[in-house]
Amino acid sequence: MNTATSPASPIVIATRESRLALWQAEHVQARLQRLGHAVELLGMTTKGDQILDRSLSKVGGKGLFVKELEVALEEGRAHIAVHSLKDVPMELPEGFVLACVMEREDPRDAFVSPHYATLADLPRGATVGTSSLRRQVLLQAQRPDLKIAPLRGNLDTRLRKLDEGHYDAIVLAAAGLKRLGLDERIRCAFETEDMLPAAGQGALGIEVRADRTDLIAALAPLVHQPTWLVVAAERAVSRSMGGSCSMPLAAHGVWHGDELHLQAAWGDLDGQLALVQVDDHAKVATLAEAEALGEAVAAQLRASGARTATAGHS
Ligand SMILES: NCc1[nH]cc(CCC(=O)O)c1CC(=O)O
Repeated sequence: MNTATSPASPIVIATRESRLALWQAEHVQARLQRLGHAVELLGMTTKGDQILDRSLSKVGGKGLFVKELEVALEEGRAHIAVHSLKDVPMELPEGFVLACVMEREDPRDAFVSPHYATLADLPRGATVGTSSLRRQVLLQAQRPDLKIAPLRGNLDTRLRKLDEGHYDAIVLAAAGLKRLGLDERIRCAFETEDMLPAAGQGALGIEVRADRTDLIAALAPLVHQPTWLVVAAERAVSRSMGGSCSMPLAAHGVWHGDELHLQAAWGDLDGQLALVQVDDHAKVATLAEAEALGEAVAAQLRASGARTATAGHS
């Protein structure tokens, strides 16, 4: 017996309380309200929000941002969780599904600096802030002279640390900055060939309990199928590589007509920098075809020397 979509019993969105998470939850709230649903937000702090002093890759990874939200869904205190897809583990826990992938915002990385307009303008040995191993390896491939320094915290915190002078530049997802109206902080967006984005970057996903078919139906109008197919392919690369954020891995797809072109990059930061880049394309119309393309690209990465998470890093 489901009453979640009746006005008496609103759809409750579980959300982290960072400005970006709230923007994203409110965005979904507004879309659902326009469809006639009553929608409320339930804010909560996750482990990932609490741990700000260590690199995420050292404290257990992306799942840290979503677990508390899943507990709220499990207990019925909330009904849906809105996620930056980039932060969602490749395998959802038993009993949860991705009900919806929405239209993608700009998937690129952004170069943010008070003094320099582009990466090329940075003086030799300049300090760039990022805690993403993917960004680190792609930055060092272009500019081995740069010093990469850890940078954690929500978007406002990261921008503040830049403004306080701890870094010459930082690299952030363009999507987050644009959503918060911080476009003017973007000095330039990296070409995807130079800084291949992370799987799912810029896309929002909505998670529900698998048994809530009523909610899955309610969310169907928010689905953007071309985005869903692209991110399914990108996420299949990560899954096939044993994807965790302790691995410097990029995967990015674009449509050329009904063909999906998928690029992936894998880097090794142990010892000498190694960077492997591959691409493939296929006609894709279903999630299964998208995932098959992702798996083919992952196989090419491995054939070119990339190591999977289990076989590789100590
Ligand atoms: N890792 C945190 C995170 N998760 C999603 C975004 C940006 C928005 C998005 O990719 O949808 C960010 C910030 C960043 O990487 O700069």
